Amino acid sequence: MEKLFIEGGRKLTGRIQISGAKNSAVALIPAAILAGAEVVLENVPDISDVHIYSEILQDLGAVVEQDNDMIRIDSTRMEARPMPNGKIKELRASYYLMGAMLGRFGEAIIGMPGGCNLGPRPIDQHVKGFEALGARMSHEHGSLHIQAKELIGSKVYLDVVSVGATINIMLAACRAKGKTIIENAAKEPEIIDVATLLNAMGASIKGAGTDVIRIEGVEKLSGCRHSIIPDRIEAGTYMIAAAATGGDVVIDNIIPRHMESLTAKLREMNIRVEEEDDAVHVIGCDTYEAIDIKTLPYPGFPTDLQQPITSLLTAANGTSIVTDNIYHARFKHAEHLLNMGAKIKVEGRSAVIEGKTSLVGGKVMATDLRAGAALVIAGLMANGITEITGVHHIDRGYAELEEKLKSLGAVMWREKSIQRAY
Ligand SMILES: CC(=O)N[C@H]1[C@@H](OP(=O)(O)OP(=O)(O)OC[C@H]2O[C@@H](n3ccc(=O)[nH]c3=O)[C@H](O)[C@@H]2O)O[C@H](CO)[C@@H](O)[C@@H]1O
Ligand SMILES: C=C(OP(=O)(O)O)C(=O)O
Repeated sequence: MEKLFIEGGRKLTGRIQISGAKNSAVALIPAAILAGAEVVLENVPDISDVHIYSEILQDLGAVVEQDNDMIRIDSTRMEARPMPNGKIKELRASYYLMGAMLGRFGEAIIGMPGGCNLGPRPIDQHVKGFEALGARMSHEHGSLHIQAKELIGSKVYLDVVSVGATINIMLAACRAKGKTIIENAAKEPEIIDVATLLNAMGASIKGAGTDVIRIEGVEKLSGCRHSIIPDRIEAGTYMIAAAATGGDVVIDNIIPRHMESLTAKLREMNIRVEEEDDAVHVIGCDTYEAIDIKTLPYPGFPTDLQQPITSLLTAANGTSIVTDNIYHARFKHAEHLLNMGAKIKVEGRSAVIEGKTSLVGGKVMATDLRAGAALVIAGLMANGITEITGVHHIDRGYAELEEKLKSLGAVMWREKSIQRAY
């Protein structure tokens, strides 16, 4: 078990580079197998979700080679083997193998996906999409068996705006016969990234990034090279951390337009955010206004930044309300922030945060990925030393976290603790 220690109270200053997007990478890696040839992905983040996904593809017979931030996936010899629980359960995004295997082999036998425990994470809209394309679903020994004699393009209306379902249907539909139209599709930048890769592989996808996506199925896809978009959630986390410490940080290698909802909220709090071509410059101060936040599908405020910004709001003057409309129970970080001196009340799908409180270091646990990010930010703000367990959650989504924060002046370190067996 590893622990992260942070000695708080340092202003972050300097410049950091953002890595490729986790939530793109974990969709692009399975998308690559549709080629049945070599696909090279660049700007791949060094995170555990990527490592586990690479192992899953290797277990299925693909050759996966990683070289710094580049990954080569040759799926020529891959087979339609069952994918039992185990590694599949370690990731939420393993569910993209449903669409990808269905598109490549017409069949997927797969355990149930895992990922952060944010409350229920249903996949009914994915299933609805596969069935509309002609697939049949059955449950066998704890696995889902999805099978299609032939995938036929169809119209799919999503009852809820879902990133996962939009991508999964896109993956299967690009090998279906005829045209598929996804209505009420999600519009996240990661969806455009997946469509860009698939189109480079020879697919015909139009409208990604809007709420109607049109996919003309093709007989064959082939290899290509693709660079992953920057991680807007990692970037947002560092923007918040910079402000939370009253720091002055340039966050490089990003697409500032992807950050607009966060930038607007930080400015509303009285934080200076200057946009450059592919960077943002965040200049904090010591007086912040309280604000209200409601998470929404893109371009709304991302659910993934709701937890990190809660830590910052403990330093604002007045009471802020954060409402999560995507994952109503995504508030496990709150009780750990309480242990550090925050005043937060969780009411239904909202957290009411009373500022302006001074945080103090304590022993806390990252219960999920972005809860971990919230605690890291709190640790950077706090007086004294914060000890964070559950670090493996943080490692799912933040490449070189300590290196990046230490380069900005943070004092932090990681320790391995030996588990005794009695
Ligand atoms: C729209 C949205 O903000 N999506 C976020 C969501 O994506 P993720 O892909 O996890 O979730 P979806 O976008 O698929 O789901 C959005 C909402 O729809 C519901 N749903 C989803 C699929 C389904 O079949 N049935 C169903 O009811 C979910 O429970 C959730 O309330 O979490 C990711 C990780 O935190 C974020 O990066 C995504 O930006
Ligand atoms: C919750 C997240 O990841 P996952 O959906 O992969 O669990 C996240 O990226 O914030």
